[in-house]
Amino acid sequence: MTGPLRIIGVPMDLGADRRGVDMGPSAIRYAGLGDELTALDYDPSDVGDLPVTHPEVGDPDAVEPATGHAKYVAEVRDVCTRLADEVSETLADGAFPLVLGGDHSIAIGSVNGSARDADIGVVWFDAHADFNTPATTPSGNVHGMPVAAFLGEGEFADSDWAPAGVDPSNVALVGIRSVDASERAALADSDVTVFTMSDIDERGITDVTEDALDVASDGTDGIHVSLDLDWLDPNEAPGVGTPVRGGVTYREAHAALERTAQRDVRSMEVVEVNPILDRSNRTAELAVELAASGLGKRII
Ligand SMILES: NC(=[NH2+])NCCC[C@H](N)C(=O)O
Ligand SMILES: [Mn+2]
Ligand SMILES: [Mn+2]
Repeated sequence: MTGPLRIIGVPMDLGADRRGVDMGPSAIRYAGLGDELTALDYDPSDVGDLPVTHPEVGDPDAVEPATGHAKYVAEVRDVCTRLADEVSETLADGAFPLVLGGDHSIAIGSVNGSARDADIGVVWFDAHADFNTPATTPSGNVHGMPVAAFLGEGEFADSDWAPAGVDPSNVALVGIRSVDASERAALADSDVTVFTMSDIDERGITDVTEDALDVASDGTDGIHVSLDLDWLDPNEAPGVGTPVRGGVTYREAHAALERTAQRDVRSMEVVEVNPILDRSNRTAELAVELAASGLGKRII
């Protein structure tokens, strides 16, 4: 890769229960993202943060708390529509879009933008499947729904949230260890490929990652990489709102992203860094390191 790269911040926390993840983009920037990318021979420019409404600021009636069982879904939709435009313009300008979250609901925007003029695959590094819909969600939080949304599952079927350029058979979830009963059933009915933590235990991170990358590459024009920091073990990444024990290690995460960088990666996002829950910005620093590995950084 290398070349022009655009950093797009999305200070979104309306999709998550734990406020504070809106500060993720700042924390990742302070952790030295720009310098790291420059050292890798990218030419990064930072477009700043997309505006996101907060219930505490201005007119509370301007923010719709919930539609049915999905909290703040109207606001999430608005932000994701603007993010999709930003990502697709970045690609059209010949630059690489690197999106900083924010909670994982923003992936609906990144994927829609990346898939606007191309067929893409998606590799989803996460503890969670994020495959709920407004009807099945146990929490009402839209960050538990983005994969279902961009694949047009359930109530998302009639929405414009599912771009034609993403086929479920090109979507691979990696490192999954927290799946709701409703998600388990829906995944079994779908063509999404799931690699759980058990697969990583048995086969090792390199083989599993290669398989996931094959799934996402097969017949597509490129891969969107979505990295939820709760993919890692909470000992390594404490600054996340929905930690789950038994995640990948520091070295497994780097190994996976180093493999990823050898493929045709078209767009990337790092999400769910919550500085309020973090310890001295450690999770944001990890996000920078892993983004660098995913963008081609090597030990030697
Ligand atoms: N992106 C995330 N951290 N998602 C967590 C989702 C947790 C749970 N499955 C839910 O739907 O509420
Ligand atoms: Mn997630
Ligand atoms: Mn997660």
